Amino acid sequence: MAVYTEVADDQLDAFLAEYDIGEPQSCKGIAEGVENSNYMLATTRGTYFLTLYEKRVDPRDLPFFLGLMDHLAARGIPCPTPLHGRDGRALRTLADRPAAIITFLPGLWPRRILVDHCGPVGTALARLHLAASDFAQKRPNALSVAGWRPLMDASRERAHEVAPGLADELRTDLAALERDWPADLPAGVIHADLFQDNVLFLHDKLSGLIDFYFACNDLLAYDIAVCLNAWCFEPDRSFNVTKARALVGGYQQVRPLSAAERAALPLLARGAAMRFLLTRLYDWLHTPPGAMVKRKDPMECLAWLRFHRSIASADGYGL
Ligand SMILES: Nc1ncnc2c1ncn2[C@@H]1O[C@H](COP(=O)(O)OP(=O)(O)O)[C@@H](O)[C@H]1O
Ligand SMILES: N[C@@H](CCOP(=O)(O)O)C(=O)O
Repeated sequence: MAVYTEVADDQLDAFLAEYDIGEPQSCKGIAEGVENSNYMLATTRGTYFLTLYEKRVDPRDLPFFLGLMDHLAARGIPCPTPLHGRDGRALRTLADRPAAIITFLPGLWPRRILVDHCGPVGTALARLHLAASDFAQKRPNALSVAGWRPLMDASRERAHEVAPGLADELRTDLAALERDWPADLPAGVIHADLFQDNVLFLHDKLSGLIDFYFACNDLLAYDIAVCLNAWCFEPDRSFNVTKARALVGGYQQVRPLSAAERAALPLLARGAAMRFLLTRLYDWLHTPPGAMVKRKDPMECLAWLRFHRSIASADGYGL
């Protein structure tokens, strides 16, 4: 359940008075998501998506996220567009939280990933990378390799509660990732969290990319590595090379990878598995009992990590 902040009717009326989108008809909390409070807002003019940004989002990052959505949507990427009030601002305050209204995109995220989803995801990711290449704002990736050790330190003492010996196992991976992480691959704005619940499909066609709240500047191929983890493992945790081929093939139709990016994929994929393992591990150990959030399983990422550890080159992914 992701409605942390309730909005009173008079607060909503005052907020909407700043926009030109008609009168509110309903405002329903959306149960999915973990970070922010989200509402489906229906007005006399249409349906919109209202987000109140909660404590894990740094308000200083919001101009980057909202500006990026504006930038990408203007270049034809199927992502939400922030609505600007009469004063031109997209970001304002509601119920003491930073808040914004964005367009409501049609479609549903796929509950079961099929090979046919993977090609369009790769293509959309490459288009996003190209469309963002002239986005002027910058946001370093706080969850890249330099951020992993502090995250590990915050969970190390209790990591055994999730799996015996977990901290010891991760020590070797972390050292290898810190030692070998590439610095000179093509970089730019990446989505950084393009999991299946952040891609909408309508009638089998990709209709939306959402949730830009981890977007940042980092290696472009790292975004592919995130997707290899998010889209190419089966529920039994085996790697599906057909999905990987479709995903990377879809990407390369728009932006071919350099030899160096291809060679770096196993390490980048291992790093991406580490990144999601560490945030899930932290949440697993630190989410208070009774919190209205569904925690994600860190052990799933450990399976991904172990697999990538065994891969010597992109050939190992069937590429
Ligand atoms: N612009 C949008 N249009 C339609 N549905 C959306 C939009 N943004 C998010 N959603 C829906 O709301 C859910 C939660 O949004 P998300 O941004 O992932 O939340 P959080 O950042 O809190 O994790 C998504 O899984 C999706 O179903
Ligand atoms: N994709 C992350 C969790 C981030 O949640 P989101 O709802 O903001 O996409 C993971 O799988 O750990």
